[in-house]
Amino acid sequence: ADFYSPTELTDGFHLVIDALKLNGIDTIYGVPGIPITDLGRMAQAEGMRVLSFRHEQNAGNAAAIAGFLTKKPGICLTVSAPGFLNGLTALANATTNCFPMILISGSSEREIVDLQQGDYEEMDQLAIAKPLCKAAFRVLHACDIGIGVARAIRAAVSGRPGGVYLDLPAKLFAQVIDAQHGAKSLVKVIDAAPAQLPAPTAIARALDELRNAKRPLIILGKGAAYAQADDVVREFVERSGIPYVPMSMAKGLLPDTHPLSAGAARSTALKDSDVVLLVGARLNWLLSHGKGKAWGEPGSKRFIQIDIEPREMDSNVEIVAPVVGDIGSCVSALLDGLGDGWKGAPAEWVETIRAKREANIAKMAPKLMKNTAPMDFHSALGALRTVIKERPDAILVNEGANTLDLARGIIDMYQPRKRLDVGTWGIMGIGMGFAIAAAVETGKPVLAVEGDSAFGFSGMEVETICRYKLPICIVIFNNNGIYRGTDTDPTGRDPATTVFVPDSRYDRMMEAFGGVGAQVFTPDELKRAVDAAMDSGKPTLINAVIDPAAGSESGNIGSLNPQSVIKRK
Ligand SMILES: Nc1ncnc2c1ncn2[C@@H]1O[C@H](COP(=O)(O)OP(=O)(O)O)[C@@H](O)[C@H]1O
Ligand SMILES: Cc1ncc(Cc2csc(CCOP(=O)(O)OP(=O)(O)O)c2C)c(N)n1
Ligand SMILES: [Mg+2]
Repeated sequence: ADFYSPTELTDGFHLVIDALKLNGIDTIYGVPGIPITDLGRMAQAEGMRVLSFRHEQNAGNAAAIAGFLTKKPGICLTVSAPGFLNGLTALANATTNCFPMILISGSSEREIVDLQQGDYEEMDQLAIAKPLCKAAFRVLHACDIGIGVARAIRAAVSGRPGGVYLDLPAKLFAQVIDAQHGAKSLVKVIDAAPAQLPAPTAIARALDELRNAKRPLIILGKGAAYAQADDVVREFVERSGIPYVPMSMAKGLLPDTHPLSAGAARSTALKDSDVVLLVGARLNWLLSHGKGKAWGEPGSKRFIQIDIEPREMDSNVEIVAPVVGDIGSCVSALLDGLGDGWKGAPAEWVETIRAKREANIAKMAPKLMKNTAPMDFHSALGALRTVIKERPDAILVNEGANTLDLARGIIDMYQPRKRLDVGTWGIMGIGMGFAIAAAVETGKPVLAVEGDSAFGFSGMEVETICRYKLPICIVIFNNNGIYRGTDTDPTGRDPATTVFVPDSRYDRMMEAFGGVGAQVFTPDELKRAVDAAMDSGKPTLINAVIDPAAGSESGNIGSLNPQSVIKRK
């Protein structure tokens, strides 16, 4: 009620802004256009940060990772139909990765859409969004904006986080209502993501499994990173003494150099463990669905699973001890239940993991030291590994195939939620959107390590990065192609389908918009250029020349490719 004086009027534009601000949302990522250009202008004039992108997919990816980093839904604002569709990829990806975001799109008038009379940018957006996201709502009356925004926030962050679509038809914005009435219609969401406590019986069952284990293993997933229960997760790993494998975006929950880290001994850990505690990690393709040779003898594993989504249990293999609830509450209950009786994980098993980890690290070490040109993935990543070790609070964004797969194992992370990558779908194109939101939401310097193909999906946002003067250093691993730069067209007519222009200079793209460009040929030159960028905080793009023959098809997941057995004469 203290928003407006008694005589005033308000309208849809103002109610959307007030509803977002009332709920602590202060940033919007979007692309202007009919019917939401003025909404963006007015939000900016009222003190919200409104960042305009060059393509809605990148604005949507920014909103998604903002949600992952802050636990508040990131907001992506788009025009109707084509703009909405461009945002959908990011909304679907957010939902797949359990990142909370709200895609707000202007839309055409219901009466015209429903009679299919050909409105400007006509599309039944709500119907199209529904199957691709966690929840979808449309608001037709200004006095419902408060409830609509509240429902979208709660749907995005409660339970398993995800993407929500909020459809705002053009006529809604200019609808005028009494200001007092409007003020009363706003809803400040109370406890949007309520703690969900596990049942004591579930905790007891899980502890029994752990007590009987001879070779226990913990797997930390990005749900554990998202939960921001960092202290209790770390304490549980250390008090239990159980080795752990961090999934890609859970790296840094404990430093990758931690004595209990089994990241560098992942194959042994998965194959030889007998009881596996999943913490905010799904047994999907990234964990070979919990079965097959990666997991050793069939039926040899007993899985305990902590997840806020009850239906995740038994999704791939039997879960002998399901623990349903939020990670903070569940891990705290397990920690309390360990009690003084807990003797730690069997020393022989911990030693096996340690020895395997050290051996694998030692085997890798020489590959990281090569300081000659042309660079390959290992030698270039060796330089960046040192950069992150020296700058642990920098945020690392990473995408590509070899550029992604090798960076995941070579660049150690030291703090939670510092590694942001392609996630569950392995989607290309998250790079610049993630880098922009990471810089905006945290104020920390960002290092985006990009395959040259991956960069191409969102590369136009280098102008956005320069416009907002963001502390983002992009390193492009330029191996002239997708996976490699050496394929050829057997007919000799065109370049192969997986190569790019040879000797390309992506660094010049950044210079085009006033940023710093550099080309480097050795790991030393790469490290110096990155250090200069991180020290200056200036938008920088480094074109790191990588041997075009260095990569392997599809990085680590080439086996997922179907192979033709037919060889035409
Ligand atoms: N706060 C939370 N508490 C418990 N589980 C959560 C929480 N947030 C997300 N999750 C769960 O974490 C899981 C994340 O799994 P996934 O995305 O497969 O991680 P990763 O790819 O790192 O293995 C999802 O099943 C999701 O339901
Ligand atoms: C939206 C989308 N479209 C295509 C693809 C398929 C793909 C997976 S990885 C990749 C790029 C690999 O080349 P890059 O140069 O980035 O990396 P490198 O191996 O170091 O040379 C593509 C096109 C995916 N995953 N998502
Ligand atoms: Mg490449």
